[in-house]
Amino acid sequence: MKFAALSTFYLSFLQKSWFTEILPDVPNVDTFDYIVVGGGNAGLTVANRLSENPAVSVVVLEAGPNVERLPEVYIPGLVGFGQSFTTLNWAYQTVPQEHLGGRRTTIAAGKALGGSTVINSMIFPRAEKEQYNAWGTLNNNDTAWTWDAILPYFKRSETIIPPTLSQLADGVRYQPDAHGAPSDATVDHPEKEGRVKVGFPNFIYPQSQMWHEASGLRPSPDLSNGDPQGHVGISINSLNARNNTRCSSVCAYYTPNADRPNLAVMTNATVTRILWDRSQQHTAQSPISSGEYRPLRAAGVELTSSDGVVRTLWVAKEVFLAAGAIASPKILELSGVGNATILMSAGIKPVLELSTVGENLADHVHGWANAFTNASVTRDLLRLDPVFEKDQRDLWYHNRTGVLSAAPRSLGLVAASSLFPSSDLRTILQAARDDIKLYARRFSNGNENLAKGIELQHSLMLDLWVKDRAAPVEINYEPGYSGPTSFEDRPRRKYSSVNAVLFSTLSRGRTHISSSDPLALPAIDPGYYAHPLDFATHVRSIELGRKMLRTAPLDTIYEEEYEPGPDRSVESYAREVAASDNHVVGSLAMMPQELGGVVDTRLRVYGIRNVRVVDASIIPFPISGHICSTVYMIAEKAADMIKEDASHS
Ligand SMILES: Cc1cc2nc3c(=O)[nH]c(=O)nc-3n(C[C@H](O)[C@H](O)[C@H](O)COP(=O)(O)OP(=O)(O)OC[C@H]3O[C@@H](n4cnc5c(N)ncnc54)[C@H](O)[C@@H]3O)c2cc1C
Repeated sequence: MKFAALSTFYLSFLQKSWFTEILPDVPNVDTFDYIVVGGGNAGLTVANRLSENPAVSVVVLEAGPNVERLPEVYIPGLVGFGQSFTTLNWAYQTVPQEHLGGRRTTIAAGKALGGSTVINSMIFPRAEKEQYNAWGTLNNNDTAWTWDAILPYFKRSETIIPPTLSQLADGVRYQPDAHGAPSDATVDHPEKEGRVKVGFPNFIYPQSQMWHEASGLRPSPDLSNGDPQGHVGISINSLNARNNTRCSSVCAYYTPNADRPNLAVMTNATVTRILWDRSQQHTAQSPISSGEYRPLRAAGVELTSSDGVVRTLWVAKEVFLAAGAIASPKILELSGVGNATILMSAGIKPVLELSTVGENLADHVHGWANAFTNASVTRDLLRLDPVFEKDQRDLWYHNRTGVLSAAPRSLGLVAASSLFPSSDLRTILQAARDDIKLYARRFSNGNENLAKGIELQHSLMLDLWVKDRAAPVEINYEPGYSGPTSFEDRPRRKYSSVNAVLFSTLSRGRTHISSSDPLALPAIDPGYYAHPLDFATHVRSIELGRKMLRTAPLDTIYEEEYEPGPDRSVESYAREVAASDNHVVGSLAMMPQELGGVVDTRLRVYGIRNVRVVDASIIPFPISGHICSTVYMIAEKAADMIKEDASHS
């Protein structure tokens, strides 16, 4: 019955909403200079920057619909409500996970124009600068991929709306020099240039402040400054603080420039494969090796619309894969690029042998500790109390304040030295070093080059562990229930929760097609907890979160632990509940080919002349941060490289 109130709430919004597609269908044109596959975080960014040049034509092909006008998309406090985790979610299923007791888990990813940026939690910090520097080290010390080289692209992708005096009084901190240009309210349309509006929520729960103290971490001057480890703070959000609405990649990079005549966006258009220049085709018996001269050339793409109509679009210059870290490798495999054995067993004719497509996949891992609380306001009340829900809705509409004005997270980045006693840490790290080859081989699926690549990744990460710069874990506080139990199955009470997110995963897995049906989901094996350091670290972080809930001053609102629960070992609980943090990376890694990479440092797929990958797939290993801002940075940098290369050709 209590749900009914929320449904009424949605309906009242939805009646004002508009569901019909407003985006122009592609006109009677079937050749474009650039084709962007996937209109998400990366895809709309690249499309915007390339279409700044009126002389080139750009089309974005997006499998999902345009949903910018759904309240659960634009109202910050409705993160996770409504259709976010149903129709707007690919909800990829993993294969049974050996180290999670054979459980399958779900990996969420946005299925809509804007991709994951329309359903994500809008947390927008950056990782440790040393980790970005390691991307360069991994790529023959390429100085184009270091913190200093990428910082201008982080800045270019955002317009900050600086905190107000009342936000500062509530504990918000920011360093102006870490950010892009501040939004200038005196300019008519500053958003015209295409940037993510970033800012802070209008409502900070009092218990978040208490948690900052309980965490024992230092207040962060700014969680985007490349030095978040050991700090705690209220995260900057991908949020237009002027009107307190989510700023997805649609808001940032499409809507402001939707009137460009050279930019077309097709929604409900699923790309099924890349079509190759016929003169370059090879036989199934002898797919060319990517090391050979005469690279493949993409001629266009095939797509299916939601009513089943198949259509072909041709490309004059380049195709960009921006379908996310699971769908981008899938499209390459459906197009005959990948491990020939895997392709043939799925019924796909190999065209180019590039055997690490879909390998090296990694994810952040989510876990929880939560307790019943006597705090007067928690997010749970939106579902438990219809009067509260109505009051909050009115508040949001009247002055953009209240619980609905905030996606409620504040973050703390925990150092390894705070998780383990120093002697234990030395032993654990020594064991990881001793076994470095063993695990690199195990995770490489028999590919010798990739084994070398994973070994180097692990070595770089373990160096950071030894220097105590790995930022292996994020602990973030949620003023409400966060955990593995559904609303229907848990006590109807108020909660205080700590999310424990394993950032520094050494485990690697893979995603591959198992059928030639382009609409079938791939077989995804993230290999959660396959490396013992991952498991040990995650267990310690859940224990730490659990302890924080009982630490002063948070102890004053603590009533009783709900999960893991007093009679449950954290080890077994972790295996029972650990879940994806929906930050999949690495499946088309930017690494040298002799280390098992799929794209070079200009993001070109090895052995293909005109296909680049511009999304989260290229991130070579998991970083100590939520990845959305990093994906914008990659796409901004990719657009610059594409323009530069075009000017030379
Ligand atoms: C629930 C959730 C919460 C998250 N919270 C945060 C957060 O708070 N902060 C943060 O930094 N990160 C967060 N993330 C992660 C982050 O949003 C994503 O990792 C990132 O946006 C991925 O960007 P991308 O461009 O690689 O892919 P996406 O943004 O997912 O874009 C891929 C697009 O391609 C489309 N597509 C897929 N297949 C096809 C096809 N065959 N043809 C055409 N189109 C196709 C998809 O529909 C999608 O629109 C979250 C993710 C999720 C799912």
